[in-house]
Amino acid sequence: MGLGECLKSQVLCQVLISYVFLASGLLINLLQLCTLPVWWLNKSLARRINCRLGYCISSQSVAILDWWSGTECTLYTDPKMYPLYGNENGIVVLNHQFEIDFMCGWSFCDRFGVLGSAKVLVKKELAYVPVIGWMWYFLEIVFCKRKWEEDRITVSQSLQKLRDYPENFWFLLFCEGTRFTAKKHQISMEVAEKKGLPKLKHHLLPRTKGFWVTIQNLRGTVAAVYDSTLNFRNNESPSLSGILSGKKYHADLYVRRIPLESIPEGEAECAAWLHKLYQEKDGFQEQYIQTGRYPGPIVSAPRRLGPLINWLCWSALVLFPLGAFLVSLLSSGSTLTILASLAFCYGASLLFRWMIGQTEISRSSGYGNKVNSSS
Ligand SMILES: CC/C=C\C/C=C\C/C=C\C/C=C\C/C=C\C/C=C\CCC(=O)SCCNC(=O)CCNC(=O)[C@H](O)C(C)(C)COP(=O)(O)OP(=O)(O)OC[C@H]1O[C@@H](n2cnc3c(N)ncnc32)[C@H](O)[C@@H]1OP(=O)(O)O
Ligand SMILES: CCCCCCCCCCCCCCCCCC(=O)OC[C@@H](O)COP(=O)(O)O
Repeated sequence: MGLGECLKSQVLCQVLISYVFLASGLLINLLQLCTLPVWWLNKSLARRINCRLGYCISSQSVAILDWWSGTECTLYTDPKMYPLYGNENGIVVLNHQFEIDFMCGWSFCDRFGVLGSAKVLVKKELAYVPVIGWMWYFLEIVFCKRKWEEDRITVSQSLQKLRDYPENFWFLLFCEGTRFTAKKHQISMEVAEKKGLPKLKHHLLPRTKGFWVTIQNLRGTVAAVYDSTLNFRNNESPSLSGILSGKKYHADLYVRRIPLESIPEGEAECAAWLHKLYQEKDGFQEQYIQTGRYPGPIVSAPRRLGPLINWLCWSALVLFPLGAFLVSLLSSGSTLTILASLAFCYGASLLFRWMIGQTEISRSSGYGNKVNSSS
């Protein structure tokens, strides 16, 4: 192990990274709250400001992935489509089986200049996660309860609001609705069998309603669906804890651009189209496992310096007061203040640990564990 790797694996480094993320994130959440009056005066300006503030948070996770852990993200796609990425609105359909897939997604958003405005259909539970969940509220992220009777109205309403969004955005949909586990796979293949659909080897059966409602509401606003398949080399199962301790992974993403006009309008036809798409995705996944490659050529989409600079600036901003506080704490010699500070640090580390837990598949929800869909 080299000096760099040894340093990155030290607990102190991870404590400092967590501190920077939490302290700067909460400060940015507060700034987002301050933009509320701007919404009434100039909605477009408020949205643009929130895109920048959101970037300040999500790009920290990109910095950790791209620059701290040095994880490489390779893009396979049609080079003729490349100039369109980031210059139009897109719906991204992604497989959902890795703990850090959201970080890789954000990294690609950054590479194409749409990180601040990135959107996702996300489970409501994540709205309560400090920093990221609270940031999402101001970015007009679409939340769902994974209960169609309730979601059909709220999801449509939230999607309608995106129709006049002032910046290009990508809207991410994990149509499988939950992360892949062997048990969820087995149950969903029983559902596939009952529906007379071909079995999938590497995906859960997609939930079609969210996709249909998204297409229906964003038609005319979004130009294309970006069918995306993510995998990691050497059969690795990457984790956020691994990234934080500086472990390098290699992600491969295959993207096909499908014009929105080619997707059928009716609900049943749209659902059938999505099932067919997942059968194709299963084929790409199988090819990747067999050959270590996807069908398309590799195009260069290098990591950018922006996230690193942003991260260093926020680190300087919040580490300096921490240093000053520690010096004054030690020189005060007050046992009570020292104990109170230690208790506060312990609480903050528990909070960060809980946040990391949200990304762990072993703590995944029970959604999809039985045929009738309840979280
Ligand atoms: C160039 C580069 C390109 C790309 C770069 C890549 C990415 C970058 C892009 C953007 C990044 C942005 C942000 C990333 C940041 C963070 C994201 C982090 C993670 C959060 C993600 C989540 O929270 S995932 C969970 C929430 N999302 C979803 O659930 C979406 C999918 N779900 C749906 O669409 C659902 O339909 C629903 C949620 C709208 C409603 O849920 P409900 O459960 O009520 O679903 P259904 O009504 O569909 O379910 C009933 C039907 O399903 C059948 N059924 C029953 N049991 C099962 C089963 N076990 N498996 C499968 N199917 C089942 C049942 O028979 C019903 O069938 P019908 O025929 O009646 O439909
Ligand atoms: C500078 C330091 C940066 C470190 C980055 C730290 C981020 C730590 C906090 C992460 C908080 C959670 C944010 C989003 C997590 C996305 C998790 C996810 O993928 O959700 C799963 C759902 O899709 C489906 O849920 P399940 O039904 O599988 O259950």
